[in-house]
Amino acid sequence: MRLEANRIGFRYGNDPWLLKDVHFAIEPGEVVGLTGASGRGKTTFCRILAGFEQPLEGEITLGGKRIQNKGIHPVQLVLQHPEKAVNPRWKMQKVLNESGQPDPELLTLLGIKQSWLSRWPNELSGGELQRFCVARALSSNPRFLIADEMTTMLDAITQAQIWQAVLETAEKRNMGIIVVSHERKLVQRLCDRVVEL
Ligand SMILES: Nc1ncnc2c1ncn2[C@@H]1O[C@H](COP(=O)(O)OP(=O)(O)OP(=O)(O)O)[C@@H](O)[C@H]1O
Repeated sequence: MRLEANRIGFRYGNDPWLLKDVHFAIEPGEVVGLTGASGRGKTTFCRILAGFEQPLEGEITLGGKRIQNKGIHPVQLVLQHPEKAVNPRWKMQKVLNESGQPDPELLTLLGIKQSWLSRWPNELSGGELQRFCVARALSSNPRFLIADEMTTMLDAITQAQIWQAVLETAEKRNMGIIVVSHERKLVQRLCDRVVEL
């Protein structure tokens, strides 16, 4: 089912329009890069696609139907800073279970060690924590995953491992991926096509 943004308009409060008449579409299984200068509104647009923000104009549709904002969203967003995305008062096992029972194969693919499950978020490195955020996002079996600077803060090895796991999972499930990154080489390597916002 195609994910589509039709004539999206958005602004914060009385600020000038940040997004106006934005059209975007992605098919299942596609990997699409989303670029644009800093402050252009990429993260805001991703938040709209994932249902965290309502557009002031236009609509987001999945398979031609407006996405219902209840239950687990079919578009999952993973951001740059995993420490902001987990509840610091929950141990990792609980963080993981937030979106359903994770597949043990997926945890292995992401290099998540069993011993990490009984730790608190502040007892893990940024890279370890980000693996959990990716696992949590993928555990809900989304149709589309948005990676907004998902591996920007991580070392090359962790970055490669996470991307390999995500791409392998996407291929198996025919899941689409939107890649937001300032790293031109990464975008070129991963994406079927690139869209400028
Ligand atoms: N909650 C908010 N309230 C008001 N303004 C905001 C809010 N969030 C973002 N903005 C503003 O909206 C604009 C777009 O921000 P956004 O993070 O969407 O851009 P971006 O393209 O992702 O930028 P970058 O590449 O630097 O991450 C910026 O000028 C930002 O200051």
